[in-house]
Formats: sequence, C-alpha cells, structure tokens
Amino acid sequence: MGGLLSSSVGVGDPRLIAVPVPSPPGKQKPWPKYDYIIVGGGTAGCVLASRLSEDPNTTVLLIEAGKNFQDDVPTKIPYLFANIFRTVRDWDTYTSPQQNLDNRETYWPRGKILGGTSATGASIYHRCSSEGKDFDEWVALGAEGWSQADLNPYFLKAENFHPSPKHPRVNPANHGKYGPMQTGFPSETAPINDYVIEACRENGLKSIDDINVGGQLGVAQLMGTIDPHGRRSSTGAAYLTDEVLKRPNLTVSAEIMIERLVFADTTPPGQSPRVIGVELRTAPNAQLYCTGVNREVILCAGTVGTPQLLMLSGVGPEEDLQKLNIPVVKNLPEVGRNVIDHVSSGPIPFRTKPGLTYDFLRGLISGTLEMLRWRFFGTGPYASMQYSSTALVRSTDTALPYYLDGSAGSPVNDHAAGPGAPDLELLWAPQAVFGHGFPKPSSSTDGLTFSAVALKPESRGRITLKSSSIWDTPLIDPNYLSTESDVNVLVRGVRLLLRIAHTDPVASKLDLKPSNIDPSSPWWPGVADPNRITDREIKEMLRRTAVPAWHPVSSARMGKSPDDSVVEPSLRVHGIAGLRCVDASVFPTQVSGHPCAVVVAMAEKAADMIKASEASGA
Ligand SMILES: Cc1cc2nc3c(=O)[nH]c(=O)nc-3n(C[C@H](O)[C@H](O)[C@H](O)COP(=O)(O)OP(=O)(O)OC[C@H]3O[C@@H](n4cnc5c(N)ncnc54)[C@H](O)[C@@H]3O)c2cc1C
Repeated sequence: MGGLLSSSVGVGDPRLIAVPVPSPPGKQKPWPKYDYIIVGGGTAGCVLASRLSEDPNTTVLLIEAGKNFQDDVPTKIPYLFANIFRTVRDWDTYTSPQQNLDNRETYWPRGKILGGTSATGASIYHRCSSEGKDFDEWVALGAEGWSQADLNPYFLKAENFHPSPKHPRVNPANHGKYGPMQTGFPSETAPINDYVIEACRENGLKSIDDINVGGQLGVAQLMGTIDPHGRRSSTGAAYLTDEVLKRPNLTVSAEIMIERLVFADTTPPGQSPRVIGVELRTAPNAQLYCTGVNREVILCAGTVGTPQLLMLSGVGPEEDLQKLNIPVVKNLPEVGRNVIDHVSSGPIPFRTKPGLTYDFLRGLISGTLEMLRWRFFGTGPYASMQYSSTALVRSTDTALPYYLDGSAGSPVNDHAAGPGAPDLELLWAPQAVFGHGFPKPSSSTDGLTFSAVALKPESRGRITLKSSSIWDTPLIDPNYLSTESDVNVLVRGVRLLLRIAHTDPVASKLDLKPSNIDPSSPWWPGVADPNRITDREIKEMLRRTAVPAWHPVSSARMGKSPDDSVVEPSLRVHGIAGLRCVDASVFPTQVSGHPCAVVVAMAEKAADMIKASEASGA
C-alpha cells in the first residue's frame, strides 16, 4: 500500500498524519490530533469530509483503505460498472455458503476506492421512499428525526438535477439544483427498452414519470448519478472536488487501513469509554501508526467494515469477542446482527434479435468507437446505465399476472412499507448476462436480461469476525431466502417477468424457442412458457441462480435501546463517547429501493447534526 493524498500535507506517507507505535524508547512523539477522523472514504465518508471541513476552524482527517478516484476511467463509465467487479477497486468478498442457495458462496461486491460503492455501483438514483413509507418504518423502529420530512431537505441539498427534454413531465422543482451530486436521465437507452416498458403496461403496470416523487408502483425510466458529460458522479468526485481538497483543514489519505479504535486508558465513574484515536497500517505486517482525535471518530466503513471495526475494537457481542481474546470495551449484542440484503433471482437472459441491445459493445471496433464517443462527447451507451428502467410492484397485487391459470400461487407475507410501496422490483439490462456477470457471453450473442429482486425480505443475516485482524474478511452470512415467503416473492417476480417478456411488443423482438429446453441452459427459464412452468420449477431454479442484489444494510442499526440497536438516532454508538457511525449499516431497516441516495442524504443530515452538537458543546 502506501500513498497519501492530502490537501494540507501534500505527500504520501502515514507518518504525516500519525506517529509510529511503539516508538523507540525516549522518542515517543505526541499523536497528531484532528477534530474529526472519518474512517472510510466511501459514499457517506466523502460527504462528511466535505461538509465538516466547510468550517475553516475544524480539522478533518478522512482515511480510505482503497485507492484514489481521480483520473480513474473505469469508475467514471456508468454502463461498465460490472467491469469493476473483482478488480483492485473492489474488496472482492464472498458470502459464507448459503444453505438455501445450494450452499453457494455468492460474490458480494463493495467499493474499495475513494467514493466507495457510489464509485462502483450501477449509478441508479433513487430516493426509495414511497410516499414516505420507508422512513415512517424507520421512525417506528425508534429512529426519531429520520422521517421523510426530516430527510427531504437533504435529498435536495445533495442533488444537482439536470432536466432532460426527453422527460418533460419531470418537474425540476422536485429536485435539487445546487448540490454536488449530479443527477439526470441518460442521453439514450437501448431500443429494446421502450418495448419492455410497453409490455409492462400491457401487463397492467402504470407509467411513472418520476420515480423519486410520490407513488412508485409502476414502470419508469430511472435517473442516474451521472453528470452532463456522461460520467458517474460518485461522492468522491462530487464532494471532494479540487477546491474542497485545497482546504488546509482537510486531510485525505487513501490506501491506509484503519485497524482499530483507541480508547482512553481510564473511564471516570458514571461516564462512557471515550474514543481518543485510531490505529492504522498500510499492509498487514507494516509499521503500526496511531493518530488522535479531539472530538469524534466517525465510522463510515459500510455494512461490513463498520461492524467489523466496532468488534475488533471491543464493541460488540461479548461472547463473540471473548472467543477471539478481544478485550471487551462495551457489550453491544446487536453489532453485526440484522443484516438485510435485497436478493435477486439472478440474471434471466432472453436471446434477442440483432440491433436492439447494447451487446454490440463487446465487438472490438464498435466498442472502441462507442468508447471514443463517450470520452469526447459524453453520450452513447457507455453514458447510460445498465439498468435504465424499473418496474416496482407489490407481490400481493391481485391485478398482476403472478399465477398459473386456476392457481392461487405460493403464499407470501406482505412486508411492503405501506399500501403504495413495492416489495418486488423487476430490472432489465439490454445485453446478455449469465451468472453474476461471469462467464461472459460470446460477442455474437444478443440478449435482454431480466432479474426479479425481493425488496422487503424477511431473511436476516450476520457479520461475524473470523479473526482478530482487520486484514481477514469477516464472515458474511446474509442468510438469503431463509423463509418460504421470501422464495415465493421471487417466484411471483420470475413469473411476472416471463409474462412481460412473452408479451408484445417485446415478445416479437426475442427468440423465444419452444419451451422445455434443458433447465441447466443459461437460456432457461427465459424460453419456458409462463403459462406452464410450475412454481416448483422456479423454486429449484432460484436455489441455483439467486444472487445478492448488492444492498446490504442494518448491521449496526439505529434505534433507541442498546438491546435492539447499535447507534442512537444521533448516530452515536450506545454507551461510547466520541464515536458515531454514518453509512448503510445504521439503516434501522431495509428500504424498498436503491439505497445510495439515502446514504448520501443521511450523511448530509449527519453533518448538520454534528455541526450543531459542536456549536452547542454537546
Ligand atoms: C455492485 C453494486 C451496485 C450498486 N448499485 C447501486 C445503484 O445503482 N444505486 C443505489 O442506490 N445503490 C447501489 N448500490 C448500493 C450502494 O452503492 C450502497 O448501499 C452504498 O454506496 C453504501 O454506502 P456506504 O457509505 O455505506 O459504504 P461504502 O460506499 O461501501 O463505503 C465504505 C468505505 O469504507 C472503506 N473502508 C472499509 N473498511 C475500512 C477500513 N478498515 N479502513 C479504511 N477504510 C475502510 C471502504 O473501502 C469504502 O470505501 C450498489 C452496490 C453494489 C455493490
């Protein structure tokens, strides 16, 4: 590792932000001190670094384990997010064997780069709340102050929306204009997309003009976090601009791993243990360094990294920590528990007639020409999102064609956040996708790939330490499809997507060979007859094909009591002084959509809360 990016220091070396420990006898220097240390320069961390350093009298240190974002072309191309999988910009982690998915260890991507997963994700901009219901659920779970009305100003503050002449019915007044995150519609979508939207309507879905405002049930084109030049607007790019990085009170360090929090040696009676700094290193066996904090350490290391760091620092379930000989600072049983992830059916591809999809990008010449178009004009397929539209539905909607004729279908429990809120999403990409993007289809294959995603699953998982080292990935067990209802929600989703694909105008654009081909073929069940394939066949397929839908949350969830949560509504860790968590790990429960914009709004609000408590001396 190594490499330091610093506006205030300017050169790369952890010695410039920290001191080695232990130091040679008699040479122990005092630790440098920052008012705030932000751990994890990801989606939330970059927002906080930028906002907290707006006050020139406040010193801020942001430390990221991954690389710098500047000049990194692959993370600027919205369409190619899957090309980032398993590269140096990704933690390249896997779940533990999932017993309901044929014991598969499923790939679990997460960004390891300044900007975090906002720099590596699919760039869908979604505020999630269906008429506020997602956040009503948060408040009901004890997250006082986190209602839709509380968050709305921060969605707007974060956003710089660029209206599109192709979407005249989207009212710019519902969007932010002066924020750092660039949002808008892609300049083009693949021709097949309009046919799918029309087929959705034929199946009873209504058209939605703006998925981020009001009711959401229906089919809509998605907005992206994409700037007017067709580049991905990650929080790294949006919030850590050159101007922000020039602030003398902001220090940003990349490629440095925080290993542990450091607590004060003694805790006065009646007070909570206080965080006084962090330990850091650039490689597993490299020199250990420490740096100190005046006010707060803010953990923004994500749904895996935040509970991992808490537990390694002695904050977590006592019995788990003791097994690894980690001294217990605070017994907080909920750390790492309650992980909720969206789960996907996995890609369901359909062979498509030529000229309607973006498969041609795999051709050397056509791909290169489109890359030049993106590079010089910021337009074309590469400036688009892979999932440019969505269908958000309720699995309990009796008007939608979920069942075999004459059947009541397999039962589901209704966990949607409210009557107008979805619990199921259909997404489609204008290209052939097999597995989790692997293996790659041949260059002559044209495809349209659907997936169904369960948005409000019952399954709850866990993050547990494997060892007492930050360099060992913890055990990630999302416990996918652990209830029959979760499986049945996806069964309904798969049958609905089959029906849509088999409906004109899209059906005539596909190569729907007669059914009953081998279920081990990647084209099955796309070619299966939606009026004949049984629920049982779909369930068997899901065990083989279901994959994470990349939205894990709630491993350090917010609530009122340490009995059922990890952080207070102020985002302070229960019973610890000088420590907050701000990232997807603190969501009280799952949202019914794509969470990145919610993480950004949450970080914006957290910055204001931290500034306010600083001003009041609280
Ligand atoms: C493939 C994929 C596609 C997605 N697409 C979308 C989408 O289109 N729209 C959407 O809304 N959501 C999407 N998401 C989800 C969304 O991106 C995440 O929910 C969100 O970005 C999480 O933000 P965060 O701040 O919690 O974590 P992150 O952004 O992951 O940030 C955590 C940061 O902490 C760093 N870190 C961790 N441990 C340490 C340590 N010990 N020391 C120093 N640094 C550390 C990490 O490197 C990382 O940069 C996608 C997710 C994935 C994986």
